Amino acid sequence: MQSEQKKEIVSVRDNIDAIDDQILELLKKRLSFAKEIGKLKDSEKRAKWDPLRERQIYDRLLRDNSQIFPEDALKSIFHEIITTCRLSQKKAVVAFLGPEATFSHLAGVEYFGHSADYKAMETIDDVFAEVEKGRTRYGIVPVENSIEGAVFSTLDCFMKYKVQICGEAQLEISHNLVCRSGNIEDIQTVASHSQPLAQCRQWLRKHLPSVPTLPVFSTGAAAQMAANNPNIGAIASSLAIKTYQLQVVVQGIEDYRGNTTRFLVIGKKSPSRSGLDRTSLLIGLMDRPGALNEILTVLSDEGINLAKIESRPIKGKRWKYLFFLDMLGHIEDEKIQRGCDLLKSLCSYYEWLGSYPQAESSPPDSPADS
Ligand SMILES: O=C(O)C(=O)C[C@]1(C(=O)O)C=C[C@@H](O)C=C1
Repeated sequence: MQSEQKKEIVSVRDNIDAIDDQILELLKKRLSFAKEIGKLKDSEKRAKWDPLRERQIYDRLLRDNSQIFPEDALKSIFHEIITTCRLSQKKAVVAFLGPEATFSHLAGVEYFGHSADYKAMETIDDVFAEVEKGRTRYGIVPVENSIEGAVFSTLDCFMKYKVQICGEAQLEISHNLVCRSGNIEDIQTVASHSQPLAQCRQWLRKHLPSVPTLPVFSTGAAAQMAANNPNIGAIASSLAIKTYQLQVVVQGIEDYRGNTTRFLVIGKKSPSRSGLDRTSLLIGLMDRPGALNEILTVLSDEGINLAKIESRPIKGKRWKYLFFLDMLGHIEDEKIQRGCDLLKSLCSYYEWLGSYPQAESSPPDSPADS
């Protein structure tokens, strides 16, 4: 009986092998077609990245799948295939806040897949400078967290460097307390980036009330410190555990579940319209009563959905601010174009930071112990 079953498994595995061979042959064919399109686009001087076409591919596949193959898996398989095909047309290097295994690195790999090259930078400023100078094609930077709000150093860099936003990615963040031994008793200091320290504030107060915290440049840097010093604990990503050979002390120490960070992909040129896009502006208000109201009225009159507004002080100009505005739609959409033209005439400063495909949204945050 057992050997009958064994035979059956062998024959079903033969079927799987035959399918895998077909998938591989088809992947090779797909790659060569993508390269052919790349050459055609070169001759027409067209951008390689076509977000609208990519979205149409996902929509069609998800529709035809009729929920038989798990949807998230299907999306990530095709994401890896499409990014690999796209990168075969033009290679991309992506700068991120390093060292290796930071959440920015993780977000970069999720966005660009495994075929891109990644370059670790020391600070967010360095990521912007690298892209502005054209030394790397893209950069990925955290811009806001669903619990802690804006990442000010990123917003301030938009005021300093000439780059465009090319995309956004959302990463659900789960924090791990890690150290060399895996024993909480060995931890005399907890190091991490200031944002994760803030996102785990209540947990740290409850479980390690007398242990000081040490803010450092990145979660990767904290993990590196923990790897070098047995008395340092780090709050870091699951990728950092593997990269720096650390032990998990406690998993999931964030104060809120669903804790999500939004990242922006920066480059030199925003992509064309995907049909589901976001447009970001940086504006300064005229010094007159009702200036902000005028802006909001334009958006409301044009039926533009304002997704986010955030102000930042202008360095060296006391009590003067610039505003970051995110709207739903692409600058190629008539409504957005018209709205932007009107805003330009009403603002003391106006800069289009880019239009780019919207990331999929995730479920809302909830307290960790609910
Ligand atoms: O259809 C194209 O324009 C392609 O270049 C091919 C392809 C793909 O792999 O499907 C790759 C890159 C583009 O962003 C869109 C789609």
